[in-house]
Amino acid sequence: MSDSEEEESPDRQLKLVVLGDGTAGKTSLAMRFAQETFGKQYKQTIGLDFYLKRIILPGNLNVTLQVWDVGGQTIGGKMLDKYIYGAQGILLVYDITNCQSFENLEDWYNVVKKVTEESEMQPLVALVGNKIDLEHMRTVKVDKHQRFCQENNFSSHFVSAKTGDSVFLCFQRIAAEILGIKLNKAEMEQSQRVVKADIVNYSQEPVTRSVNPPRSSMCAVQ
Ligand SMILES: Nc1nc2c(ncn2[C@@H]2O[C@H](COP(=O)(O)OP(=O)(O)OP(=O)(O)O)[C@@H](O)[C@H]2O)c(=O)[nH]1
Repeated sequence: MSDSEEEESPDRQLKLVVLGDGTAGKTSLAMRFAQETFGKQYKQTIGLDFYLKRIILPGNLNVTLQVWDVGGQTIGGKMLDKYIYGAQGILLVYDITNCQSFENLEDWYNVVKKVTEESEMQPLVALVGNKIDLEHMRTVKVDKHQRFCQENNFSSHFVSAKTGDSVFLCFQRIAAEILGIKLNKAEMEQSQRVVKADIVNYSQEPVTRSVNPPRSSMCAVQ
């Protein structure tokens, strides 16, 4: 076999478009995935931003993901159809603590359907509930999320762009699904970022009442 025959096959490229309301966390999700960073400060995306990240799927398949981070304000705008056009994957992102951001995905999805109804290749659509680090503030029930997925044949994901929880796994699963590659349990577990838990130990001894007693012991999950 000649050297040229042994060369790696060129990367597969996938266009993934991230849609959803402003502040749902689309930019944070894309940045966490592509750059492993997170900024607490909100900076509205005007129009569109791009991120590129190369991942390796089972079978040594190199895949470059082009992540199109679309500003939440583009809904109803002229450019949105063009951004969506040609996408192999659509991420519909909402904030699990914000019902409206979930309800409004219906509108985002209608635009996707309108743009893709004529095309031969239908994109894979993933429903992504973001901000699971704020589980205690959840207002969108998991049932509702699952029902929306089942009704529309979406792939289902819960992530936290803040902690990174399940972010890589989300993109990896989407890419694998688009390319028809099955990930086994071990591969999925490996890409699920370990979430560190800091156990804060309060004294086990009987607490004598103080002026400001601690209200509860705490297990903080970062
Ligand atoms: N607690 C928490 N906050 C998050 C998370 N993801 C994003 N945020 C915060 O939510 C706010 C909005 O995040 P962005 O990523 O800018 O939201 P966006 O969807 O890109 O917003 P637009 O640019 O307006 O479309 C920022 O203050 C982020 O720090 C998350 O997983 N957990």
